[in-house]
Amino acid sequence: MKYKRILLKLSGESLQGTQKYGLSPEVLQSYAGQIKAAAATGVQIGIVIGGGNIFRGLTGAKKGFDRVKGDQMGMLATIINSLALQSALEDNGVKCKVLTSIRMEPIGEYFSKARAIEYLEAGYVVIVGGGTSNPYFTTDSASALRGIEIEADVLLKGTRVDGVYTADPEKDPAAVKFNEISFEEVLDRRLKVMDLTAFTLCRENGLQIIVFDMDTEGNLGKVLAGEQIGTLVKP
Ligand SMILES: Nc1ncnc2c1ncn2[C@@H]1O[C@H](COP(=O)(O)OP(=O)(O)OP(=O)(O)O)[C@@H](O)[C@H]1O
Ligand SMILES: O=c1ccn([C@@H]2O[C@H](COP(=O)(O)O)[C@@H](O)[C@H]2O)c(=O)[nH]1
Repeated sequence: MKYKRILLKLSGESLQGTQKYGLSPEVLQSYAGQIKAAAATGVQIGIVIGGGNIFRGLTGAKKGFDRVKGDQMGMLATIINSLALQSALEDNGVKCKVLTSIRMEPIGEYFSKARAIEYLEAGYVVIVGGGTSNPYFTTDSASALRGIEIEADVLLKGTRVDGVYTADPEKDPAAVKFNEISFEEVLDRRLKVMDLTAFTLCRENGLQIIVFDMDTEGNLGKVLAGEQIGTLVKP
């Protein structure tokens, strides 16, 4: 097994599938199936999910919402997504716990490093909802933070694109994909792999990142098996 423990970051926006908003049952089932297969190999899986399919603080602020309240709404959206994925996982027979960064028992137990590791070692998939619990951050930062805290071997960023490109591939058809890239080169080229806070946390704590397309069934298994399908960002 290549990794003992991973932190998987899932895009909230991907959870809406072909819809304009909300949760796609098909995407949830696809993710649950891939995570079930990964868990069956014995790898310990921590997950952080975005909230872009429901609410983003910055977008809210542009529409007149107070930024801090908007960010809190965004963090609550990540908890909705966490519960949806937990439900899909349990439906597939996978043991799963949702821990929350903001106290809200009985929806989820309050996150602590010790509690997360205890559940991971007991064979549960652990989803950490609620971002960092602070406004002005993102779930990319939460995934970097939780990945470092739980001592994950790698941060797997499962997203809509199949890796890091010389430019945003959704905007520039001439963009070229990297198989591997260093933290320094990402910074020099100003590539938007993750937001800068998240990226800096990973870089300073030596947490490697693999960016890959989670929307193609089987890709999570391929990444865990060491197949070169996304982009590895390393020191
Ligand atoms: N150089 C680049 N290489 C790859 N993707 C890039 C690059 N620059 C910008 N992107 C964009 O980053 C997006 C992926 O970011 P991310 O997974 O954080 O999406 P998100 O929808 O913001 O997630 P969430 O809903 O969780 O906030 C891709 O859709 C891609 O268009
Ligand atoms: O630590 C955090 C994490 C998230 N937020 C807010 O939630 C939304 C949704 O998260 P995404 O990472 O964009 O999917 C985000 O836009 C923030 O408004 C936060 O405030 N703090």
